[in-house]
Amino acid sequence: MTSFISVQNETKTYGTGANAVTANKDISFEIAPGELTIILGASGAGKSTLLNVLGGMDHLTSGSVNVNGVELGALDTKGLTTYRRKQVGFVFQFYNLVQNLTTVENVELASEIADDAMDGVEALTAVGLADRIQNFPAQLSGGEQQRVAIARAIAKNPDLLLADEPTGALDYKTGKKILQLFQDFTRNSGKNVIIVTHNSMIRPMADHVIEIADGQVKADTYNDHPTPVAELEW
Ligand SMILES: Nc1ncnc2c1ncn2[C@@H]1O[C@H](COP(=O)(O)OP(=O)(O)OP(=O)(O)O)[C@@H](O)[C@H]1O
Repeated sequence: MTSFISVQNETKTYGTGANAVTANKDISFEIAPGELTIILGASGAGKSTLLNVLGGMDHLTSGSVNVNGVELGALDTKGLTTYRRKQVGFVFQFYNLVQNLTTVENVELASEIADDAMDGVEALTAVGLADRIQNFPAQLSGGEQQRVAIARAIAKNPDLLLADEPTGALDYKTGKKILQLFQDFTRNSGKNVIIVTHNSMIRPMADHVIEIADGQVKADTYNDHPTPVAELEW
């Protein structure tokens, strides 16, 4: 099968000369269409760097990163912005919502710039927040704010959903519900989700687990029978 993402010898170096830090060194892997992928690694391993490169938030230094036929290394800053807007949804650890906009306005802010966007209310309904569309982020719990962030990401109807430690600021039960949303999204849409985490306990939920250590791929494995999040305990 053709890969959805193909990464070949991707290297990312920040800074130059004596201050240079190589956060990703010669990283290679393939991701199939419709996969739920977990990128696992300790703090400082280079996970966020890799996610930022995959999401077009940062330029790679060398190698090749191809996402759905788009060669990211060939794009200039403007090209990366277009790629990011049209193809990628992002969910971050600390939600990154606009505080003076309501939840539905936060979602519509993202969907306005996408071609094939979902309605804001529909996206919020999909994450269980139909009754909170007129609330402001500060009026919601952390888990609810993360749901808004997920609604914002899926409303763009992205080919690729990227999540960087999405449960890092949440308690166990709330975190589990958030992970359930990601698993449901991949299963229902057939689209790709990549979750970056240091929590190895959630690895059974993924189709594919890529372990990063010291900027390099340490292991690349598949779960033949991924565990439904509801059955997962950690
Ligand atoms: N903008 C930057 N400039 C210089 N060095 C950076 C920059 N961003 C990251 N680094 C360095 O690159 C390395 C990898 O960082 P990265 O954030 O990718 O790791 P991580 O695995 O996501 O860690 P964490 O889980 O703590 O966020 C670290 O040594 C970090 O200090």
